[in-house]
Amino acid sequence: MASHIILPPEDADDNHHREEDGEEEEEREELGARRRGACAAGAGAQGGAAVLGHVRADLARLVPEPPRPAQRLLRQPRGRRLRQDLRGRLWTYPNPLQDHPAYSTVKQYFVNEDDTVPQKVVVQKNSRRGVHFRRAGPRQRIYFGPDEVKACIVTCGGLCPGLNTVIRELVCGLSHMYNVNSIFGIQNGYKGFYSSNYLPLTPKSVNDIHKRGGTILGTSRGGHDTKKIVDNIQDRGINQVYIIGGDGTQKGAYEIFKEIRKRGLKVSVAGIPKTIDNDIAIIDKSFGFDTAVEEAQRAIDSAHVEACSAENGIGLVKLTGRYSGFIAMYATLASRDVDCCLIPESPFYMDREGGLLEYIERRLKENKHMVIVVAEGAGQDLIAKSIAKSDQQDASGNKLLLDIGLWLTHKIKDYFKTKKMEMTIKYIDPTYMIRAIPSNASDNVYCTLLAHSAIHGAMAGYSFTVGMVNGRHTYIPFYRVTSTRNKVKITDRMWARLLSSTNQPSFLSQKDIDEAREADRLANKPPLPTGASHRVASSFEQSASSSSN
Ligand SMILES: Nc1ncnc2c1ncn2[C@@H]1O[C@H](COP(=O)(O)OP(=O)(O)OP(=O)(O)O)[C@@H](O)[C@H]1O
Ligand SMILES: O=P(O)(O)OC[C@H]1O[C@](O)(CO)[C@@H](O)[C@@H]1O
Ligand SMILES: [Mg+2]
Repeated sequence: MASHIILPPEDADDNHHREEDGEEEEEREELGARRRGACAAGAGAQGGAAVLGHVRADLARLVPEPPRPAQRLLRQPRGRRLRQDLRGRLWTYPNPLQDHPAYSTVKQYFVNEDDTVPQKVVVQKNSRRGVHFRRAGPRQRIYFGPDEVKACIVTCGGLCPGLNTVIRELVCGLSHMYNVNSIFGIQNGYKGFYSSNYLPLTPKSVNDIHKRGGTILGTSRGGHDTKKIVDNIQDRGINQVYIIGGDGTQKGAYEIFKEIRKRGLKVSVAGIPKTIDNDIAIIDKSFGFDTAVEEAQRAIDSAHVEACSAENGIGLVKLTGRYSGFIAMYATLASRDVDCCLIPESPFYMDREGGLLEYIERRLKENKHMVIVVAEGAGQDLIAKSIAKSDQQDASGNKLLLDIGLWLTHKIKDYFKTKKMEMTIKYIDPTYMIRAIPSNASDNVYCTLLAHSAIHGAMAGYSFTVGMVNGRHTYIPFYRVTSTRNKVKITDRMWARLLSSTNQPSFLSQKDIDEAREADRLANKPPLPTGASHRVASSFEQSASSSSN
């Protein structure tokens, strides 16, 4: 069975158990075949079991139905036929990279089908093997013949440095590595699947787009209509869909994948996570984050200059991060000019003894100036208490936040007015300046590797979100990146480093600390496909850890 692994919510408990049995049977078959000298990579690339010896990696492969031995021809939606062998397995193609002059010198260029990357690298002596992800990279045998690929690329959500680099490298990689010539851009996000013309893309047309910020395809929020999107994919004969976007976009990609699987289409869906906020779960970091931190420092530098040039000057910088304060934390750590960093994960208070206002007053008396960095999602509870709550949302359903920077500015001014103490505050919001720039050198290279990994996985017939886990590129099941969010752990050493570098109070009560520890404990539990029933849940947990020890 091709989908080895994590069942989508609609799968019933019984199915799950049957699938488990099937996998074990197929595992035995597979191992037998290998012992008989069959090509391991070839066997793995035929949509057969994804049981990896003792590790069962969870990732969805294309072929949706269990192969039927008697059936020799499989009809594709557009009438094309895929040949199957007598055991019902799909034929695959040799990877053209083996004849590519640029790659022929690389020793062990192809990734072994059995290679996996552990989610956790620091483990205790007797701990279980834990979750592993399939290692990304070119397979010796691929699922699509280059001339049958019709690929499309879409960008969704907010801007992020590196979008154009990923688009460029997808087009050039598909063309130069796999000789794919049929590549299209979907314009203005998900809704472009059904409301705009598809834009033909060639290596020539994307040649220098990486030097520009934004996305040449356009982007949008909202407009995700799974049925209409998949109808269009089917009608236009698209068989590889590359989806670049943040957490919402990856949820949309998962919906598309599930609909594609329901319809039994031979289409690979590859999600490439983007967000300057670095809030996507599992992966080490998202592309554009490095560039964003670098650019954020320019704003901090300006705030510092302004603060130093005034009597009791305060420079206040608001950085993005609805739920996760990574940019604020890293820009603060990198800068060393910041006296206080406020993030959504760490609650703070204003007025009481030991609160933010008292700390600001103390710092101004000591240093005559001060720099504060605040992430946009910080202190939302405090604003909601003092002004009328707004329940407005953007087109994707994301809550529109109240401006913490502006609110703090007024609060700080009012406080010093009552204290009759002279001060100046300058508030800088560089959000769109940061998002709109092209990616820096390190992000450019990272974007290239992500794009190439995505191509190799799609060519091999997988559907996944691509991402770096513990320094290695991997294919991750969609639901794993969409079911949780990457957040700064205030119980980790990194946040302690920040507190010791700024010398700010933690503002935390014992209750806050206990809650943070409990949140960490829960975050360490493996996530489940959305909607999975409890019984499925526990059997999944068993299968996920069946690779243990
Ligand atoms: N749960 C969901 N199911 C299907 N589609 C979704 C879901 N959430 C969001 N989307 C779609 O994904 C696209 C992008 O979502 P969103 O605006 O939340 O940005 P994002 O991808 O999270 O990026 P960022 O927040 O970093 O800017 C939108 O077109 C939206 O309709
Ligand atoms: O104004 P827009 O495009 O909705 O984007 C704002 C949001 O985009 C993000 O930068 C993520 O892309 C958030 O941090 C921010 O709240
Ligand atoms: Mg988002």
